[in-house]
Amino acid sequence: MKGLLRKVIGRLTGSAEWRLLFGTIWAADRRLAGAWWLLTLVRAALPPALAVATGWLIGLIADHDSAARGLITVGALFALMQTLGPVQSAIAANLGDRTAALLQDRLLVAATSPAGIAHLEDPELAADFSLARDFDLGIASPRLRDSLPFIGSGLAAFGAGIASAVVLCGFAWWAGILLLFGWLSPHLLLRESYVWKDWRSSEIKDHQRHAEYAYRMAVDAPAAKEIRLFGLADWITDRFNDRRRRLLAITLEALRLRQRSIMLTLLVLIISNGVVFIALAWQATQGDLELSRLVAFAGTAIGVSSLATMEFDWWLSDGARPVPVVHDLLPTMRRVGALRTAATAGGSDQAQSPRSLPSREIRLQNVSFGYRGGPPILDGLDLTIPAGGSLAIVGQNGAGKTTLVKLLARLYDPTGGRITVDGIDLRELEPDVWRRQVSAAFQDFVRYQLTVAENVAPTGAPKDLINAALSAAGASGLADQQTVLSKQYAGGTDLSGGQWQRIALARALAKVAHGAKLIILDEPTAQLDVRGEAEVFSSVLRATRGLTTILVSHRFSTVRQADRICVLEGGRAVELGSHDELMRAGGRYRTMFDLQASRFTQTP
Ligand SMILES: Nc1ncnc2c1ncn2[C@@H]1O[C@H](COP(=O)(O)OP(=O)(O)OP(=O)(O)O)[C@@H](O)[C@H]1O
Repeated sequence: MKGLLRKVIGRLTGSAEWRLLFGTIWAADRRLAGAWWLLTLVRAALPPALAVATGWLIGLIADHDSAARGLITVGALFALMQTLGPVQSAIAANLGDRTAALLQDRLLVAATSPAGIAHLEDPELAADFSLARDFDLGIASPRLRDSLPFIGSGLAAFGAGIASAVVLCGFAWWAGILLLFGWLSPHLLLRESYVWKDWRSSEIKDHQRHAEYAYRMAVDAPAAKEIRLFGLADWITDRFNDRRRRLLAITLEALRLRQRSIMLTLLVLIISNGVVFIALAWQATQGDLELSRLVAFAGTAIGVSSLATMEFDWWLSDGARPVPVVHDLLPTMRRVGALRTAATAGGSDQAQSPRSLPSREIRLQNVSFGYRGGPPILDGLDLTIPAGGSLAIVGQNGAGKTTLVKLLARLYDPTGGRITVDGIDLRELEPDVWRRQVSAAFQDFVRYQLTVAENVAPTGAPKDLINAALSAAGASGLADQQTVLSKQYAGGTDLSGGQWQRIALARALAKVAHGAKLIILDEPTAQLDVRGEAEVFSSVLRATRGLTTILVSHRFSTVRQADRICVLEGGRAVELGSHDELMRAGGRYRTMFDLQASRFTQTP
């Protein structure tokens, strides 16, 4: 019995509804949550109080007493009932906004706090994440600013039903209890038609995610060109509608009113109410119940019916949905995105020292890596990168070059082998300590809708430093430092692909000026014109002289400028040497180089 009770309490306190009402809204704003609950309780007490006061007023009139006191009391209670509702709704909407902001804030923490990025590339978590993001948009369920006012009114009505049943016990204890259970029965018997249990199933998440993706493609600017050119407007609208229709169909089927449940509910209500009202009428006709008490008890007997506000179940269960999704995402994302840090790896003090790294070398020893237990992308890779020089990594599409970059930036840890920097295992370095030493221009760099200056140094830097970085990247004349790089802002401008790439390079160089010692350039000149490519890469090499530079590129005119070149194939370094050495060796590098060079020398 104790075990069962503990289980019931555990399920209740672990439910989304409980966590919303007794946890999240309090964490969002204690004062507003307190006021909201207080008003809920007062509103719950008003209907039975009005029934009793009405009985009292009628008693006064029947006894030919002055009805003034009774009228004032009834009027005051009625006025309170009319005014407290809107007041509570206003508070609830405000509280709903704050609660949504708190959940969004937690979502941001869940996304940004893990040191790695595996949690953002995990398909399972992506589905939950898109479900969680949707809530505040009101796509998957009502926004909290809409649902909390209804939840407040529903709770007040529910409380009023219980209070009325308690007052009715003054007539007969069994009458209060009978009507209490009678009017609670719809919550049990019709629950399946109001509360959707399977909203977190993988099928729902899948439809939801596809609908959201189609919606974003249709309304966001990046896909606009292709949608028009390839005539995808109908295709994308159909995809969105199809997924939404299927979601709707599943919801309607899940929440269909069942005939048997309705009949059963009606039967319970007719019997319980019939018995109580017949008993009231019987006692009144026998003269055992004076008029004032008859009116009060009849009023409260009717009042118990407010227990059956079924919309309340719907609003509460739907409104509370974001709470467990967001809260469950926090620990899961933290776990999936975590990297072993010095504390767990038992790292030395030396590992945390802010001295410049690397000063001797970066060494990859038998490094293996696969995404989420999938096939190995890197497989027993051995590579030594001497500090202070440049290394280019070449290889076919999908060879694992960007994956190697991710491991070097410690966005993932190897699944086998180790990477050391000056003899220290990268896993023993705090990710932040290592990342302060690393700068990068990624293949899929970010185009911040911010000013030029903020694009180069998002957290701020002296104007001269920004100018120097822009100049080294050949981006000086693109726009004024304070111009916003987006057409969606007044006075803003947009850039071409190559111009954006120069801005991303400038960002990487600005971090170098801030003290980074390793610079990783993943396809840094892929979008530059031929003259720009030669100029920019020479200029970047000048700006990073003495630092360790790792370059990933398919352009051999850029690659050949590196001190050493590594050919990646089958997850390993199959060739390593300078351009001249590799050309002499006549292996993979030479084949690739010659193939690219021949395209420029061949006459048609
Ligand atoms: N986040 C990820 N999750 C699962 N697999 C991934 C992920 N990122 C890359 N891969 C897979 O890893 C392999 C190597 O990808 P990677 O981007 O490292 O290749 P690459 O050599 O940089 O290719 P490219 O020259 O086309 O840029 C590919 O087969 C790719 O599908």
